[in-house]
Amino acid sequence: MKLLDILKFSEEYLKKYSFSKPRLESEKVIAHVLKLDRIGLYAYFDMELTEEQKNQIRSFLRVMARDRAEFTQVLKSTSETKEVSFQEENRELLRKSIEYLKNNNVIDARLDGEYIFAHVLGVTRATLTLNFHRKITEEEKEKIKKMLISRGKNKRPLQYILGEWEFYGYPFKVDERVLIPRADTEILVEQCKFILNEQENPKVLDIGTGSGAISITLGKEVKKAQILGLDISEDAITVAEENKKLNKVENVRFLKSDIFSNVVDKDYTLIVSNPPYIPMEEYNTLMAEVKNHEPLGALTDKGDGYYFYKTISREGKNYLINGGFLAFEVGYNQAEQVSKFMEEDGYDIVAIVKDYGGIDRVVIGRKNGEK
Ligand SMILES: C[S@@+](CC[C@H](N)C(=O)[O-])C[C@H]1O[C@@H](n2cnc3c(N)ncnc32)[C@H](O)[C@@H]1O
Repeated sequence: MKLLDILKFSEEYLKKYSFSKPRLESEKVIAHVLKLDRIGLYAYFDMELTEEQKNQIRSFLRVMARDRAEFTQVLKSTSETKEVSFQEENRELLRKSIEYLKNNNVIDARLDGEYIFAHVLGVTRATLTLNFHRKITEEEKEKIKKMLISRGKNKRPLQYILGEWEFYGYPFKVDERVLIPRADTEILVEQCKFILNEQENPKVLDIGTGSGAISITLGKEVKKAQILGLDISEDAITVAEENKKLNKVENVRFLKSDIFSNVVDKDYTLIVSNPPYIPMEEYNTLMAEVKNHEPLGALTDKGDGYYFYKTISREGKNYLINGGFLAFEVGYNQAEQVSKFMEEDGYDIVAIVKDYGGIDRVVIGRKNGEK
């Protein structure tokens, strides 16, 4: 059956049901099914239609006749019905995915599941379910599945799976080459900001910069500061440079250096560091997510956890101006010992700041210039 025959048939059919514009309505139906422009339909009058196309046209006509409704109304209500069924299908898919993560002992299964869906669908987590009105394509389902397995079975941290994570409201690319920036470290940054805002042209040295989280955030937040972030890991420097570009920050540079080995200037206003501080014996007890995926050299000093504090405190004096500051993030039980080392080295302890869990997390000393 050719298109013209179908058109005639359809017109007659709608006439029988007293449609006022049967020809126009028929053209709309056919143009929609064949994905053609209605005005140009005549150019396809000789076209043979497939069985499926004919069936689709018939079913539209039947519904229009049954409901005495014009084509556009019918189309609207069928797509609304579809939206409802996509909503249900997608919610069910999300529910099963969360269940899968739970069964694989993922602690924040719901959060992680939602982040994975949002990432693949290209929306924010907050608006995820608002975007469930459309079909999730097979390709997207495949991506979601791979990410779920990576999270559930391989215990890869969510942040590495997504490839990007927020720190202090800024985006940071992260993967296995660098430590995932933690919320606790935002407290360290906050304290450094207070100090730097009071200084005229502050110079900052960030030791063990990793993804560049501390350096870049301070660079964004304190425009008058000049910041040098260093790391012993070439890979970390590469990631930090990428993050510098991502955040379009000008007042930050990065340098490969083993603590102070390549640092030239001796007039820093502030030295800040979140060094590897987990003692080796504790390292072995860490969760699989951390131990098997985050860089060992970013987590532990392979000793008692104090190597970097002692070294940076002792040598740091030579790189600070008189009255300059040394700010450390410390492990849950290290604040007292770190303060002691710093006092012995000639710093006055000016603040010990707690994290959101009430644990002493940041120690800040000021070089007193007498030792
Ligand atoms: C705990 S991570 C901190 C990363 C980042 N600053 C943050 O807070 O998210 C410690 C960093 O110190 C670096 N590091 C380890 N040993 C170092 C050394 N001898 N000299 C300089 N950096 C070092 C590691 O590569 C790692 O990037």
